[in-house]
Amino acid sequence: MSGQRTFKVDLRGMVDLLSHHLYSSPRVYIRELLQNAVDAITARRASDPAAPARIALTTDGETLTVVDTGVGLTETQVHEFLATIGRSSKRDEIGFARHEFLGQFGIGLLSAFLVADEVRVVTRAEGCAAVEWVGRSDGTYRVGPTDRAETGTTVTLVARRGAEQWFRPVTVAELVAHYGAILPFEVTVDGEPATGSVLPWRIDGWGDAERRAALVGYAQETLGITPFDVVDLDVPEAGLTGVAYVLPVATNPADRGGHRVYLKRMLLSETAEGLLPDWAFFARCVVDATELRPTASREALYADGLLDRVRDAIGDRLRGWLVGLAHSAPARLTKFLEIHHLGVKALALHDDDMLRLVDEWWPMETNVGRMPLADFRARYGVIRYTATTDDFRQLAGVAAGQDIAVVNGGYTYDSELIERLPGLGDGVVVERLDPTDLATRFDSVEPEVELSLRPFLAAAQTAMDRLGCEVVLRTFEPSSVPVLYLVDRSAAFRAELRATRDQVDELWAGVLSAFDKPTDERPQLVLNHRSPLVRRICALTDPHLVALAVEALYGQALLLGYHPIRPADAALLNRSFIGLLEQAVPMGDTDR
Ligand SMILES: Nc1ncnc2c1ncn2[C@@H]1O[C@H](COP(=O)(O)OP(=O)(O)OP(=O)(O)O)[C@@H](O)[C@H]1O
Repeated sequence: MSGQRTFKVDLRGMVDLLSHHLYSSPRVYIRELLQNAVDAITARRASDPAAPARIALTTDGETLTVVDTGVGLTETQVHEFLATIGRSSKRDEIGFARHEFLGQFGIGLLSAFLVADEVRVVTRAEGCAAVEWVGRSDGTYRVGPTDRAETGTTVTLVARRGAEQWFRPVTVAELVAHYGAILPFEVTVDGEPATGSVLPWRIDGWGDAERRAALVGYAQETLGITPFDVVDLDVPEAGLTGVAYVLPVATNPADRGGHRVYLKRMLLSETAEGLLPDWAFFARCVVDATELRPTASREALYADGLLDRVRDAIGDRLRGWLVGLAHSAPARLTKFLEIHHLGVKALALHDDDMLRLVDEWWPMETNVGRMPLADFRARYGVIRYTATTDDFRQLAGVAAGQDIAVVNGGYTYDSELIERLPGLGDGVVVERLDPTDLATRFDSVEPEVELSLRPFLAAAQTAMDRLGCEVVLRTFEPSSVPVLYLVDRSAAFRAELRATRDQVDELWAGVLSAFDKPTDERPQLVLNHRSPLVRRICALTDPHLVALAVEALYGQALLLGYHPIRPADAALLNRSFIGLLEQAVPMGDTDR
């Protein structure tokens, strides 16, 4: 048995599909009804520009009627469009959505079945008889003659049990205002006007200050923010106009706040994605577009080539805004970076443009003052940097004394960004500095001086042995720094390892020991023989005094280098401090 057959559609199945999988909430039924009324008026006005353009919704909490002054439908059209799922009068002969209409899929009316079991449509096309169509959610419908004086359509729904909340007058008024506040036709809910709002960037004849105040006011109302700046948007290809608001507070670049998007003046979404490139996380847009397409649920933008081009165009606009700030208001750009630097830096890890922005504009901490890396390079050539803030603190003063400029790469993302700079291909050279690298820039003391100080050094080493630290004597600038405590990374790692091993059980202790290769890379206490204080200390002969002085220097070096103070260090600091006090304060009569 062969032959042409027609698909049957199980309407219940379709309604279930729509309600649970396409639309996020039954509330969209209002949007779909409103949209059909708007389209019908648009169609009528195309041939009769003077035709009335009114949409009136009324509700008593159980029944909702939507009356429009649109084109209406003939009986043949009722069968073709209302009673055929997926058939729409809003496509051209080839099946493309006609761009003057909001609808295009021929499924919107089905959303009425999310809240009602029966949809009644009374409609009359110009010069034709009125027709009544009653469709039911079980998939049946009937058509018959009826009365209607004017051209237009009336849609009536009675709330299904359990769906009454969507028919409450306040809810209906809210939903109509939400979706339709800026529609170009008069819409009323129970006699009250629901439209009439304007998009502030569309108003002509305002002075700059007045316009900006209106745009800022609009951001406060709709997004709840007072923007850092407002950037006008205009993408003719997509019939898109609007504004991008630069956020006044830091945001997480991964957190897509989304944009407020209108399509042909009907609200699509307050959280639409895809309108901006990832790097432009610092802006939220409000736009209206005539050519961008919605997805079938009409809750998101359809990802097509046009959306890609819009994204590029808005990206270019925001890039231009950033570049413009750099040239005309660098202080504003710095302020912008103060707010959004973490996000900008996070993106700069992957985006060369953002990296250049950071390079040129973000003032980094250095031991010669805060400055952008580009300036630093221009002055000092190589970018020497430390990987951590602790390293930087240890090094900053001493490096400056030796005319080495160092950048603190310890803040979030900074050292990764510095390491990425040579990849930009501008001949940038970077070099990571370790505190121990400095030791190679220290000079040894004269051999005869070293020889004469052997007893002192031996006494000093004895005092430091129990702290696992090696004492060395060098000369370096600046002479105002008497002592440095230098830990290289592997030594620091092993110290941590040992501390952990002492706290865990035997099995883990064994595992950890495998990493602890014995080498003599103990931290160093470097005494600066160029410091007058150290020279005087070197002249001490009493081993007790030597120990006290060296311990005090050790404590000071720990504090200056922001090293962690272990309990043993704290005890030693205490002891040396009291010991030195005792030396400093002469014994009084009471002690005798
Ligand atoms: N108020 C109305 N006045 C005149 N015609 C209407 C009205 N409501 C619906 N129609 C007709 O019924 C058809 C189907 O409507 P439906 O809302 O299901 O789909 P659509 O609006 O064409 O597309 P979409 O699924 O994108 O909303 C429309 O194409 C239109 O021809």
